[in-house]
Amino acid sequence: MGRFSKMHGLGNDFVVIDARETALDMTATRAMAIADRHAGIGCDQLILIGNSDRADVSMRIFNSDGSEVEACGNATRCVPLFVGRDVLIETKAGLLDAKTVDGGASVDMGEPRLEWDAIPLSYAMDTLTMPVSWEELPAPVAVNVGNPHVIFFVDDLDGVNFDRLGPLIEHDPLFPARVNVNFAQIIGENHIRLVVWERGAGLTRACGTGACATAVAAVRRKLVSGPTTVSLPGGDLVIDWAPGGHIMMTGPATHVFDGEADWARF
Ligand SMILES: N[C@H](CCC[C@H](N)C(=O)O)C(=O)O
Repeated sequence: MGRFSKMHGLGNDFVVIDARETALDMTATRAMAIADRHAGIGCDQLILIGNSDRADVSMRIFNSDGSEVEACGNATRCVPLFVGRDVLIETKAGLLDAKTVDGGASVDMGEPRLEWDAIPLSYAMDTLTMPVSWEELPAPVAVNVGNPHVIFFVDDLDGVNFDRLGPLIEHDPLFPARVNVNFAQIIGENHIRLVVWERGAGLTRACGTGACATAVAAVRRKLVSGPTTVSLPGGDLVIDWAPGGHIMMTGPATHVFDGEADWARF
């Protein structure tokens, strides 16, 4: 039997497993089975906390479709709560510094990458105003914050068909590693409303890296300046980034319950 914690960041939910003591052979198939909300435990992402010789802990991230990915902002905020202290975390996207704040955490998410081949895109283009469109959506922005994001700024989020456009764009060959699809509306000074169709997980209640990428895109487009509140369906994050600097993400982290499971059954 193995222990796990059920946690979430603004409703983006996780099964978190402490793999520092028990070596667990995680495969895409096993991750999908654990994440399954009907035949498994159920989560948007499966998180493995392991040992690291470069940081306090390592973190591996698996989407509910089984794909292993580089970054997950909401899960990163849960790590200090899970470990019980501020931590330096080694991820596929680099070393992330996560510090506990009241009710959650503040994380240095590093510098965004803005060049077409760092997103990545299949061919060279301007990433600030991409010369591409999907149906009625306006020209987007592309940003990599450890994982790939495309951001559409629209006048009315309520008029967007996320379930149709999300997967269409996620799987477009322009994005060789697929992409997280962000639909954003400026709703006030330094205030963005955001809905995210996540790569490998679909619509989620919140996406931390999506909020980071969208705030970076909004600063680059001069739509906001300074610390920005990003309101997702599950709640608010505050993202602070200026060109040439690191992205600081601050927001809630929640521990729901602990459980036990026989991992051999998955
Ligand atoms: N779906 C993302 C990983 C989870 C990101 C999201 N849950 C967050 O809080 O950043 C990807 O495939 O890159």
